[in-house]
Amino acid sequence: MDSPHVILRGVKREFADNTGLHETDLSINRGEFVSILGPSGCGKSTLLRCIAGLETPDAGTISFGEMEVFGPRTNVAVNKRRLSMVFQDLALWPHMTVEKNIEFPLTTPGNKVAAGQRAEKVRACMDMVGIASKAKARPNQLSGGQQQRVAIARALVSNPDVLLMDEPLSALDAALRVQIRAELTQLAQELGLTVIYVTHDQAEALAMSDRVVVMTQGHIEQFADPVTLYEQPATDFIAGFVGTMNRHPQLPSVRPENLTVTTAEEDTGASPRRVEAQVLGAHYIGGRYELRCNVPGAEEPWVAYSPRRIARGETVHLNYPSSLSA
Ligand SMILES: Nc1ncnc2c1ncn2[C@@H]1O[C@H](COP(=O)(O)OP(=O)(O)OP(=O)(O)O)[C@@H](O)[C@H]1O
Repeated sequence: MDSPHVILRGVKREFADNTGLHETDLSINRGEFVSILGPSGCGKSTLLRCIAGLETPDAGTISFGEMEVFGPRTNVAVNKRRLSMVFQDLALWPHMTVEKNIEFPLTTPGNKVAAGQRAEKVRACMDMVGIASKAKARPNQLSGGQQQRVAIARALVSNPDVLLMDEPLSALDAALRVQIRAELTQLAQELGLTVIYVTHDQAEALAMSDRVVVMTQGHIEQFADPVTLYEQPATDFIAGFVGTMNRHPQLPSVRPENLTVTTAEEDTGASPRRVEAQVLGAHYIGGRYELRCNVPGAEEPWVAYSPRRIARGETVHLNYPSSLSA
């Protein structure tokens, strides 16, 4: 059964010019992987920092399960909230070896563990993220992906209930990002961690999360699982931000993957709803071509996919699926 773990009621942290986080309610379940997605400046980090205790809200309450960590008379210190954080800037200590970096949180107030028990915990975390062979290396002797693993191990060593991550993979190349993404979701699941993960990358949010919070201009626009978000976006903003949506003032909006492209010779004229378009360009994206097409009356070029390359300037028909043709 779902058990609420991180609960925000009426939390706000507003800055000048109406920026920051407006009054927000949010309830994240224990063991859930939740991404916070939105464009730059929409308040993602402010929300995360309020949960962490790095930012003091102007109003509202924040609870972790039964424990209120912020309220009118409460403000539990960061190191007493049983959470860990990983930021884009990994902030590894350059003068310490990998194992010393990972051990460090166990020497700080709030997490202090007796010296004799630390080595075992450090070893377990290094094994968990596959970095044990680099125990004696310093951060500057590691690749970006290895440094990332150290930062994750360091966040896990104190056995947190909640893991907060702010764009942790954005410095990595695309292939490594995909790999670490998969490792991270698996690890979180195995450990039963509640993860709150800030990103502006919609593909990352959809791929990793049980649910996604989509924010814009300091408030939550929709909080839903990835399939609902993609297939039933609550607003036009979400439809455009999560995936691509082709729009036209006189036609229903349609996702590129729902359109079938036909050329003049293939056209049977049978499709009940179709638009004529001129191909502006075709890019091979692996297995198919992405076409950008000029549709008369549309403000932006439409995107559609075709198994074959279609020359720039050619006229095609973009056919709606029958579900949208009525
Ligand atoms: N300490 C602060 N003082 C004043 N304004 C702030 C402060 N912190 C954040 N803001 C403003 O609040 C808004 C939200 O900032 P925030 O960092 O939460 O956005 P974000 O969605 O995480 O953006 P990005 O993706 O660019 O990191 C921005 O307009 C920012 O300028």
